[in-house]
Amino acid sequence: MACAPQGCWVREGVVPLLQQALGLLPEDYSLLIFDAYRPLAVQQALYEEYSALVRRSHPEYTPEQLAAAVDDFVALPHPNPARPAPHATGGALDLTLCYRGRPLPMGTEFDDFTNLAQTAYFETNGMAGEAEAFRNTRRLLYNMMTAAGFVNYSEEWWHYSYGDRLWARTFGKTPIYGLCDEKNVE
Ligand SMILES: C[C@@H](N)C(=O)N[C@H](C)C(=O)O
Ligand SMILES: [Zn+2]
Repeated sequence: MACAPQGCWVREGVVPLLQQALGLLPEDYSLLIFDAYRPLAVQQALYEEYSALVRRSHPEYTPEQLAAAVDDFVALPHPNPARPAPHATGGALDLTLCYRGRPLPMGTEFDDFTNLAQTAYFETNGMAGEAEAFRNTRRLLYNMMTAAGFVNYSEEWWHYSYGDRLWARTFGKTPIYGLCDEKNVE
């Protein structure tokens, strides 16, 4: 995407937590980060792109139904700076687990916007063969990320955050991070 920053950027406070999470991984495992800080223009472009897709497959949706369906998988680039989209805070990350440098199968691709992407999907759907492996790999990612202090967005196995509104709601705290000032991204 043209307006996306090069590389993955996070808040300084997220780095030690990521290091802690890495330290919890068994030997030969590592993390692959797909996406982190997103400027509002990038969040807006993603939101519009996914809205158009949902509108094409569900032309019958009312504006409210459309917004609810889109919001499950792509956060609204909220105009109110007190309600920033998670990635616009610099506290959210989309990531997966690798074994010997190769991404492990997780049961869906990154950004597969279906119910199979729910973190707990394979806890109750299919307990044999591949499904069990997906469940275990998602559990490993979940356990090491939450042990390090991140929270997971339950609709997406790959999305974790620290210091944003979901994190604050989960722990009954005030958010640490608001909207990132794009001038400070370096
Ligand atoms: C677009 C997807 N990777 C993602 O990050 N979704 C969450 C809900 C978001 O946009 O914050
Ligand atoms: Zn995300």
